[in-house]
Amino acid sequence: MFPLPNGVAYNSYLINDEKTALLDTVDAAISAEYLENITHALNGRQLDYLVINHMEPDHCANIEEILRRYPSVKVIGNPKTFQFFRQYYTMDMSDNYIEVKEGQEICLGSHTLRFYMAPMVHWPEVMVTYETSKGILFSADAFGAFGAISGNIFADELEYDSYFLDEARRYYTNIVGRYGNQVQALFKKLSGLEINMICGLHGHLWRGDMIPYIMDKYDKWSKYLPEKKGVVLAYGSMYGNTENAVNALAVKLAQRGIKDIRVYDVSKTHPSYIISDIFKYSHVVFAAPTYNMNLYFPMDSLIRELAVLNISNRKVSLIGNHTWASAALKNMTEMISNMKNMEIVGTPIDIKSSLREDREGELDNLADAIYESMDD
Ligand SMILES: Cc1cc2nc3c(=O)[nH]c(=O)nc-3n(C[C@H](O)[C@H](O)[C@H](O)COP(=O)(O)O)c2cc1C
Repeated sequence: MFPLPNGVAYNSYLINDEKTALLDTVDAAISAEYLENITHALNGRQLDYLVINHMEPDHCANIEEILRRYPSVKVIGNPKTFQFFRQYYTMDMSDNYIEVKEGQEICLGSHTLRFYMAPMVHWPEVMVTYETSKGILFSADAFGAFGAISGNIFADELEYDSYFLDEARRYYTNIVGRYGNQVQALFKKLSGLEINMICGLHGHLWRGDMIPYIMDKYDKWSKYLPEKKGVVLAYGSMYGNTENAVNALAVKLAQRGIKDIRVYDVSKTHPSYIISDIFKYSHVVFAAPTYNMNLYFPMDSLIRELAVLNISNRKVSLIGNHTWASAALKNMTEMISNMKNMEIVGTPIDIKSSLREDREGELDNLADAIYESMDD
């Protein structure tokens, strides 16, 4: 689904108390190592509980094998968890189920697990588990990130901001992005809890100062508010004329003193990266040609996906291109106007094949309008 140049981590947690509890499992790609790790960590003990916070296959591929190895294990989930289990897998584990409700607790000895439902963060069956003695939140896919873990497991042990944050944002915006309201609802539900550590199912673990750090990012992302001022210019181009106009505009923006300008060719860069940067920055320019009386399809697809992810509150400028009958600009304008609180900045430009010198003033005007709107 997504390019993973830095890999991805699948996290699963074992609590070794009077009772033993495993929280979620991992993807089929790493079953062998995972099962070896479980055997090692249990050191001959039985597994008493398996908590399924999230029934997505990348966390559930080993449930059946865990049941074969530990047939008396009690599997904790909610009615939807077990419904999805039956949809994906064939083993009958009805004798192992413990169905939990909101706020229900299970005591392991010195640790107690409390369950909170987190529907649509980002699947319907999702719940999170709060360990009450230490204040640890097992947050399912919330607070996850792309990027494998290289030794350090805590986000405070590395340069998170400069290296990992982009991949955390790309993960959130593309996977959870649509469900900002549900993320906010979960935050509200958990607001009274003392949370000392957050353990998600992908990427680094959060503790100390890194908890307010990532909560602040999540708050912005889930409210669809930009983190920074800056302009993403996303273009499609077959012969390079739209590309030329976008490059000229990028230089004009830089000449006006705008910082953080990001130019993307929608046919070359995977949309997940462009989407992530559009969530990050305040402004976006979409530029694309007309293609068989439609919007050039890679751009059409990008804007549709952004709409599905509920992107809102951005300042948008538009450039179309056509040779005999224009459709791209009209389609982009319609799509953007159907999104929430998207302000069109400057006068859209519809290039006729290539931007002639006598129309350069329009590009200057657009650059001025974008520059002026940066202060709003
Ligand atoms: C397959 C194809 C379909 C096209 N369809 C249209 C069209 O329906 N209407 C139009 O005005 N131009 C159409 N064009 C022309 C492009 O929109 C035009 O060449 C534009 O200037 C390309 O911009 P670019 O140089 O950035 O690729 C089409 C071009 C191609 C290759």
